[in-house]
Amino acid sequence: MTADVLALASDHGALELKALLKTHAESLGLTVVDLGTHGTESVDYPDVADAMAAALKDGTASRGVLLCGTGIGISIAANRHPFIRAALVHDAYGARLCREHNDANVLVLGGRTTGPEIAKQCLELFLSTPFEGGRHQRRVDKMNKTP
Ligand SMILES: O=C[C@H](O)[C@H](O)[C@H](O)COP(=O)(O)O
Repeated sequence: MTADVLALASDHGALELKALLKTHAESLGLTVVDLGTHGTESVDYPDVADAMAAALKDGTASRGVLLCGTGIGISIAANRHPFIRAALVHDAYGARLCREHNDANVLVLGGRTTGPEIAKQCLELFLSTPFEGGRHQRRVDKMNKTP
């Protein structure tokens, strides 16, 4: 596992926001792996989520940011992988709580729904907020069991 590598991936609906967050993450001192997509051609968000899952599973990155138009489809797809806790976030409160309570390892934002300043704030909180553990660990443990 590489401790401080952040993977970013988006479909065509969030290219600009991905580029902005890449620059911002690098300005915060993180090493960033951009898993694509790299052009404006339409791509399918389940494929993007699978690329993120592979990067987390093989240790290329320890945390991730996923983006699509709304963030909805890509979070549904990402959460099909049992080791991913992907949190679709729209504000600072969610970005903080997804770490404190849910130990989210993937932040999800919508390129068509979230503006650049809020997105940068969400990224900073996602990166800097620790998991609280305690009662929240019990709940995360329950999610880690196959139903
Ligand atoms: O939840 C899905 C995402 O928002 C996709 O980015 C969106 O469905 C893509 O739509 P379109 O193919 O019309 O650009």
